[in-house]
Amino acid sequence: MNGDSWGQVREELLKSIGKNNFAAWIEPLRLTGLQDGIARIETPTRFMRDWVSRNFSEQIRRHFESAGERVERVEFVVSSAASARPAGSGAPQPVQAADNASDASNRRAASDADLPGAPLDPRLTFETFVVGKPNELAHAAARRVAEGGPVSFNPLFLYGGVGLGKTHLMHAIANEMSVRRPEARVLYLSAEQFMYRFVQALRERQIMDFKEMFRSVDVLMVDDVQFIAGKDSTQEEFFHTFNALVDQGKQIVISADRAPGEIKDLEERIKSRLQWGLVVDLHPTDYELRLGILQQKVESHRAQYPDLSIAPGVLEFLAQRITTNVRVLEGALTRLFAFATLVGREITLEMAQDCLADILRASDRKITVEDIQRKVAEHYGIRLSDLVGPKRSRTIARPRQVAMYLAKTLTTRSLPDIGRRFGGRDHTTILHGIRKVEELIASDSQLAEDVDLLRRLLDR
Ligand SMILES: Nc1ncnc2c1ncn2[C@@H]1O[C@H](COP(=O)(O)OP(=O)(O)OP(=O)(O)O)[C@@H](O)[C@H]1O
Repeated sequence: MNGDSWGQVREELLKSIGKNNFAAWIEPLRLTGLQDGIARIETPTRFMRDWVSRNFSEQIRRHFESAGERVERVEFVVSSAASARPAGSGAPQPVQAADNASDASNRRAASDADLPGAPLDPRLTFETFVVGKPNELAHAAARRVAEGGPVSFNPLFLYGGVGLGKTHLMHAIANEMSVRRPEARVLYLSAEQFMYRFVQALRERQIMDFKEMFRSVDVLMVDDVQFIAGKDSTQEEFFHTFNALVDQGKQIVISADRAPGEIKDLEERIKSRLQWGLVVDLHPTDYELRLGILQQKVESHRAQYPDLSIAPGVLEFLAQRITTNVRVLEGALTRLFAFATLVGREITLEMAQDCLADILRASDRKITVEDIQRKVAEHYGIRLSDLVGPKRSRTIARPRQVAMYLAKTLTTRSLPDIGRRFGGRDHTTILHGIRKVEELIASDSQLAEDVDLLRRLLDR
């Protein structure tokens, strides 16, 4: 089996379908065999198998061929580790790939034609950026820079973990500027592209043109600057470009995955230059921000999926459970939209759990049923022994149902398993309790608030 060709196939797919679709569909796949003209690929769920084989099979085959492998057929099998439950019901209908691929190259926004920057994605604007506590400072600083005026933070240095919105904010600045100051020469590119241009200029003996071009911009934005660490001549050139622009009072915006001082193999003088201006970080998202992002994404996809209907509690569930990064969250939603078009009816919590089983497993947060019971009992002022005991009075039965609901939505325990932890109740009793709470969340705002509060308390 040739791992390299699979690596190449993945790279090509990443380029052609964009980071988000890649994370949603390709990242979870595993190549398990490449023999006799057949590529065998494992998918984590049945739903994924159906979707990927319908939408990506031919592309995968072609990329294998380009990578020098003879592949006549791509076979998809569900990983044996995956749950045996069928994903949703009803015969899958042929569907179009949900195209919210960030194939930015097709969406080139107005940017100076003679500048060798990366294309801007017009969807990445301030309007589509959801602001919450973890990113409010970065957002405010980015806005200030985009509004222009006296260059007050130079450079603006944005840093944070994977998929927390650095690239989004940079595109937003560039998009906003192209509206406010259409005459300004804004150059956005990744540090990798900077290096590539530089090496090319050296090779073609056009280094003067290179310098001139980079020094002629009004705003320079370099994404993922950590990439130039350890690349000596590129660092050197970057340093000179940086100084020349700052001297001319031109704005610079830089992003990286960590703070300047923490980038290994970056020259000291560059580290210190990068800290001249304003250094702000994007913190990991919190529950509110994740929920806000999900709600915004659902709204913005209404036109594309007019019949989309998502049961109350599903988005809250995703916001609670998928805490890794926004890209994974978006990937989950992309898959859910695709799923909705397949099943053609409201997406319930159970369907979401099936369809996203692999993502949920990967970001499993270790809240236990016992933690939930304790918090719920405390919140309602009842005894833990009563919560799991046989009493049926309303003041106890309702909190018990809330605890059942939270146990189902915050852990990966099965219904029989939850039943055992609630004093040996039958799984149908648990299911009934969950359904009841789902109903009440939609009709009883006090109870909805209680559930929300409990979620947050347990999220800590
Ligand atoms: N606050 C937010 N509001 C709306 N969308 C967001 C927000 N934060 C991130 N996203 C979305 O999440 C995805 C990942 O964000 P982005 O590409 O900006 O991450 P990044 O920090 O640059 O990560 P990386 O270092 O992996 O490139 C994008 O599709 C982006 O639009």
